[in-house]
Amino acid sequence: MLVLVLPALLLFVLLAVPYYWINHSRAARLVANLPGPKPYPVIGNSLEFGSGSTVEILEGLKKLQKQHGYLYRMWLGSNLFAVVADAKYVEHFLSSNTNISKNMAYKFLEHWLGTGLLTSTGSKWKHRRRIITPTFHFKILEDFMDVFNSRSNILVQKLKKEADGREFDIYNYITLCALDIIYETAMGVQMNVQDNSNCEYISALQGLADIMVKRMFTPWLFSDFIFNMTKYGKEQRKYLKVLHDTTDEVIAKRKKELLEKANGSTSINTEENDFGQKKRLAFLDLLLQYTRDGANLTDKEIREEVDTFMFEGHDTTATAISFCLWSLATHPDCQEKVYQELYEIFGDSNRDTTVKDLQDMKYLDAVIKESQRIYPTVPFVFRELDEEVNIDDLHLAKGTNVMISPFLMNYNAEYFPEPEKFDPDRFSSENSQRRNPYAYVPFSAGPRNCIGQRFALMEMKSTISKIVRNYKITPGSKKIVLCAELVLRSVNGIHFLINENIFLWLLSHLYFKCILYNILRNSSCVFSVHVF
Ligand code: HEM
Repeated sequence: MLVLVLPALLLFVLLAVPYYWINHSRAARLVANLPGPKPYPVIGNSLEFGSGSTVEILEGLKKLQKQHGYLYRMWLGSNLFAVVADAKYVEHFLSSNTNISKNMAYKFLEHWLGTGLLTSTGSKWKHRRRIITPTFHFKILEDFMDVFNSRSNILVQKLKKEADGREFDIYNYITLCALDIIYETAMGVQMNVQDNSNCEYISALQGLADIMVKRMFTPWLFSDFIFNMTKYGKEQRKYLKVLHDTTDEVIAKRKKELLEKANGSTSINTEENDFGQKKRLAFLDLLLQYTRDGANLTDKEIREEVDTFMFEGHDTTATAISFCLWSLATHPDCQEKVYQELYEIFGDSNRDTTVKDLQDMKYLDAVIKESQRIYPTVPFVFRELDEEVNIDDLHLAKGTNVMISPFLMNYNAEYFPEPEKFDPDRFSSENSQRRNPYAYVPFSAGPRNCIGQRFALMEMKSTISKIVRNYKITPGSKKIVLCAELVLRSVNGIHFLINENIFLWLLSHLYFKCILYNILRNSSCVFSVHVF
């Protein structure tokens, strides 16, 4: 008898406790007036997301937004989420200096990143942010232009073998280029993965990213105890060792060099390369420098930040560049305008890009912004409330999860009329000025915004402009199917056909020469060229 009663009792408790929590907790009572789907015991609203695949998660969120609007509540198991995609409320959360803690989803990153800038909270985060902010100063980023140039030149060379009219997935090429860039700028060491993608560090990085995504979307792997016993736990430990050992090694080496050079008195700013030029400082060098000047960071804390740059600084930019290229390929008129803008800047020259050139790429800037709207690299940002929130009719208890979703916000017709249409002119300075600044936040906003935003935009413009100067890109036959992993992705990859831009180049050349000739002759230009 006991054999039957005990499991039945256990089952009852398992069902009743979450059910009671969902219906009677303070958090539940406070959100009772918010629209949202009806939750079930234990699973909450998980069924809205089908089998929970990364594609279904995006589709489920979109469907719920259509049914319940831009502010709604949902339960994932017994975890309450307020989904906030209305600029009026988004502003409140992102500008807050008190509700700055990330939610449980970020816990899985801590095995690799520790509690660095992305994952920490409270006074620890404030201290780190204060130390790290100067490393992203515009003057320091300018020094990285030669890395952006040299690495994107290699990318253009690598793409040559695909310029034969056959379809290919560009994502891996762009990822390797982004990795080369972030490795050199973060650690001050060249990895050259574009030439050697089989290196141990890259395999570990990609292996770990796959495991973290798997864990985030598999509830039975949430518990460290269970996870550590699975094959994923074992693999993760192996990958972490490679990643941590590599960063530790570089830190130790740079620290030693710094000590030898500085000899207790000189700053590493005076270090010179083999040609007697002042050597560019990587983020790591700057952190070591600040530590020497009293910032008080241990080697482990420096590792946390360097690893955070590695994590935040490659998948994000690679995704953003790939989707922007896709936007250009599917909108040849925009591609032609970008090309003409670049021709006006570079003319016939094959020279490298300067910071001033980047500033002149105004139309490309608008294209990148519009492509970030349609394909937001980071589709959600999460908070776990440190204190209760009461704004108008919105009441949320401490501990509630808040999901702020650029993925939903960017399709709000109130701020973006005809939201499905790709239209870079939405981001002309005149049109942007009229918009609520919290309606479009691809890099988040407020105190916890993306510290690498300027770096990312410089890298994106440098790389995209190099590709468009060299190739005409057209979309492949495989359609994009969006899914939400650590960043937005396409499950099918991003397929293109590319052709070297020789004809385009020649025709533009002719076109501008013609304009010049006619201006000189004081007559109007007699023909124009449309090559797309
Ligand atoms: C297109 C490229 C990028 C996009 C769209 C992007 C977007 C974001 C977003 C939305 C956040 C807030 C995340 C959250 O609150 O959960 C963030 C934070 C952060 N990003 Fe980026 N990011 C990009 C590139 C970069 C790069 C290149 C770096 C470093 C080199 C970087 C470093 C960081 C760091 C350290 C944080 C945490 C800041 C803090 O909490 O104080 N990001 N990024």
